[in-house]
Amino acid sequence: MKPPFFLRLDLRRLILALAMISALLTLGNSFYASYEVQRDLLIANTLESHRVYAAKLAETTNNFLESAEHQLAHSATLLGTTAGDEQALQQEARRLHQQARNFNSVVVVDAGAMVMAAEPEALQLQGLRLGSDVVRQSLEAKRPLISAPFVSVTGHHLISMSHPIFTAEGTYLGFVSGSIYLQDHSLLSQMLGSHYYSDDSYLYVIDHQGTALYHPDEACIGEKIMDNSVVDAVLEGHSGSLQLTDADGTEMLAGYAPVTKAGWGIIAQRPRSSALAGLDGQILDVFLKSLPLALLTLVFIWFSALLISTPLRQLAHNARAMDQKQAQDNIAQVRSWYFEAALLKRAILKGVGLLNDKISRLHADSHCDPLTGLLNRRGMQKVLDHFQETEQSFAIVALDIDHFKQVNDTHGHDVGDQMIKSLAKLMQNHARKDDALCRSGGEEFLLFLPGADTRTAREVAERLRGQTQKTRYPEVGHITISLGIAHWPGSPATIDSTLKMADKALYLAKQQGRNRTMVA
Ligand SMILES: Nc1nc2c(ncn2[C@@H]2O[C@H](COP(=O)(O)OP(=O)(O)OP(=O)(O)O)[C@@H](O)[C@H]2O)c(=O)[nH]1
Repeated sequence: MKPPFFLRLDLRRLILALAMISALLTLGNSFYASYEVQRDLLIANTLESHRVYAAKLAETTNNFLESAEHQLAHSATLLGTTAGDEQALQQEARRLHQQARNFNSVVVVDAGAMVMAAEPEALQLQGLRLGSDVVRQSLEAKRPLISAPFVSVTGHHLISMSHPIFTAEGTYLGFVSGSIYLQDHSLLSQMLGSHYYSDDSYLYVIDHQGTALYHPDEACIGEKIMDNSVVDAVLEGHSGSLQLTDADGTEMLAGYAPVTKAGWGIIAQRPRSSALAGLDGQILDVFLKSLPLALLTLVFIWFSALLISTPLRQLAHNARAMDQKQAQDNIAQVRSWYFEAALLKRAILKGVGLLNDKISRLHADSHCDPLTGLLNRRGMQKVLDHFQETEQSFAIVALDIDHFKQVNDTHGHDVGDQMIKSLAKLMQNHARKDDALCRSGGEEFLLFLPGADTRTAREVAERLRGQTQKTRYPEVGHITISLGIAHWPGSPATIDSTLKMADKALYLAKQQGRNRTMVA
């Protein structure tokens, strides 16, 4: 079964398919490479910006803690000089609380864990003896401390910073401490919470044990963050950036930096999927922008394929019909504009030329008598058909060598052949251009004289007869011929009958003594 038209493989489709596949592969590859480069760039940019942001915030937090510590140290020095003066203690606590609003509350605790002064007073802590771990640690340490996060009696997540109070003589009196809320209402939480990204980026802060001090999800504050490579890295004191999968299985791009003052770590991060969200749109944009040129390229490829394949297709098409008359002209008209097509065209033209020569020769051979080169019976029939079709009138002269048998018998068949050839030559010399000469049998000939009447035919016949009689043939000497004449159209009407009439006239000439011309 023949394949459907659109599936047939021809040169144009092959070139088209090849070029289209190459073009599409190149285009696809460009898109893929561009996607990869853009993605890597986005990831690298996100990682770097988050690293810078974490480092900046770690520095700011350090400065904040340092400043808070200085304030506490200054207060502790003042409080060391006012031991026992409850009013002075309360005043200093108020001043410290209101000075820079770094602390949500301030307490002054004596060496026995008794609250000597507290601000705001509404907390009503004055006179209470505190027993929490944080208080115990501060009393035992007798040095500046930043606590781990804890939940206060008022239910707030907070950290506290404390500084020991000594007299001028170096007697330990207790400590002054400021608390900082982690969830809200504190300078620290404001500082950490108001970050500049408007996308899905967020940050969280962990203490030296990996417990969240600050987190946008408040439920996480105070919780330990486990199985997290960024937390491990920042707690080792490193800063930098990395890609990680968090405990929820979300891929993250994170920047991190340690807060050296407190042993904390700040981590700024963004989900990878959110960072790459715009990428598909960008690639689509690239695709749409490159579409017009791509379409133009495809049209150009299609046109080129057509241009390249057309000469070959035309040559192949015409070569299939080489035996047809106009094939040579058609092939000659093919515009073979490139080398191989031109070469092929020349070769085909040469082939067609040779074929035509051969056909002409075969054609001529099949219509000619090999001995004399005159028409044979088949050639004669063609001439007569033509006369019939064109209604061309003509005269027939039938001619036969007299006593030819004797020539053969006396001098041999070859001499007889030579004589036949010589007579044919003589006939050709006497014939006009349009006359048709035919060897109709052994030593019998027919002359067709188009447009000639009986009288003219008779003159021609007589001239031939006279010339033959005059001619001396080698070995044989002189010979004579007898001739019969008929005319078409005449009576009878058909050409066949007219031929018979000419034969009959020839027969009469033989009967009446030969070497003569008889008209039917
Ligand atoms: N050499 C030669 N002889 C041929 C050829 N074709 C026919 N012949 C001979 O021509 C002779 C014709 O003889 P006939 O038809 O009997 O007549 P004729 O001897 O010519 O006598 P008339 O025609 O009656 O004058 C025969 O002997 C044939 O063998 C040929 O091609 N070559």
